[in-house]
Amino acid sequence: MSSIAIHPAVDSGFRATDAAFTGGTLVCKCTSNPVKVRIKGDIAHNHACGCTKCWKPEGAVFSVVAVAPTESVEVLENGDKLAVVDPAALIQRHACKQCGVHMYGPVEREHPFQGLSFVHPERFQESGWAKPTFAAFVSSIIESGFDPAKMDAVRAQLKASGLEPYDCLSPGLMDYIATWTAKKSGALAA
Ligand SMILES: N[C@@H](CCC(=O)N[C@@H](CSCO)C(=O)NCC(=O)O)C(=O)O
Ligand SMILES: [Zn+2]
Ligand SMILES: [Zn+2]
Repeated sequence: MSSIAIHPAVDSGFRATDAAFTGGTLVCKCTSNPVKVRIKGDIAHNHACGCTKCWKPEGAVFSVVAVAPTESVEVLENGDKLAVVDPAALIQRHACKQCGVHMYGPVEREHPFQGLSFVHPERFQESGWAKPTFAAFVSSIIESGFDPAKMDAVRAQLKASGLEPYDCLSPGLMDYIATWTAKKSGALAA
């Protein structure tokens, strides 16, 4: 039983991941003139994120967010409704000014994630996208006002949903970032 509203896609159980999923169209919440963004190819590293910056649907404590190569992202319709939420942030989250949904967030500056865009797969009009596999920035939900006394319950519920909770990204992604940094500094051979 779910007592905490983690995220609708998590709490309702995941739709089966379709190995043949080859991308689709993200659509914002606007009932007229919605922003449409095409993603060519499947997403990767899908995860629940508790940080304050990722877009969450109404009532959800976590976002569900994944990456796709920026070169696979194409704004199809109503791109004039998009604005960057925080131009100083690493992730340039392009949100619909009318409904608030973040449609895509490219990483453009020099960084291990450069060339990737963060997207919210629940906005795909198609099903079959790769399901979330871990929960990131779990402690950060407190920054949005979540009761710190309920953190044990949140972590237990995430685990029960098959999402290992981490307070940054997953070990695999943190190792990837650290390897990139070590190669850049020369601590590891490039
Ligand atoms: N405690 C902060 C954490 C914000 C944060 O670092 N978020 C991560 C994960 S976003 C998707 O996984 C990040 O990489 N952010 C970069 C950016 O937002 O540009 C908080 O909760 O705000
Ligand atoms: Zn919208
Ligand atoms: Zn986040």
